[in-house]
Amino acid sequence: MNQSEREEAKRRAGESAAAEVEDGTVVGLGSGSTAAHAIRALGREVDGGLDIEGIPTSFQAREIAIDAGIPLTTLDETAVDVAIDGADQFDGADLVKGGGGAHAREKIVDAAADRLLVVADPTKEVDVLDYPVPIEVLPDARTTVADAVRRLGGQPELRRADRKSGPVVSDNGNLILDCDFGAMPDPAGLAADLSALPGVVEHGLFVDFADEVHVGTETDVTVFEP
Ligand SMILES: O=C[C@H](O)[C@H](O)[C@H](O)COP(=O)(O)O
Repeated sequence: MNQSEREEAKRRAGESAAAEVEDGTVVGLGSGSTAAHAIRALGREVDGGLDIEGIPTSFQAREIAIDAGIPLTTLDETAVDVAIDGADQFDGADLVKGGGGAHAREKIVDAAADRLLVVADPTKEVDVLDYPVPIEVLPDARTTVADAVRRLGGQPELRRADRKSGPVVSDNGNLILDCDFGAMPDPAGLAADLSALPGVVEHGLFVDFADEVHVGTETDVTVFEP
């Protein structure tokens, strides 16, 4: 799948999930390039009269939603009916997220939603998850968490910025360790171990999160419930 075919697949996946959003609902707005297609599609529906409110999961999602004309709200004001979000990898209902560093807020919103619709291109689907797990850490905990990740069999790497000297700083002011565990046959066990580490704000393993997965191709979309 080349780059333009992949982009087309993402667009189809995003638009397919957006088409499921019903009038009068509150929608969690995911982050990343695939979720962005869903947000823009929802914006077009709002232009056409769809009455929804969105809860963005990142600075990026908020910017796109404002540009698309979607009215915004917060978790302090209302519950979430459905969230639409991308993934870096999925094996069915389990996801690895956080390639864009947005997984902490994504997990809060996605977990709060009645239903999570995952949108992805086919390159993200695997039998066993093996994508490096992003872990957002409080800055003071980056060394102790990295040591603990090594003890758990992972290789941590501090995420560095492209156009700034030093590390990527998350939307929440924290650092991100990309942790390569190789194949992860027991994502639930690893997720519990990572969540227990002092200083971990959130990790990118979303175990049993997806209610529905929309996988786009260059020509079509497959929708399944894991
Ligand atoms: O932090 C980023 C999010 O978890 C994204 O949803 C994930 O990285 C997938 O992004 P994309 O659709 O751009 O591949």
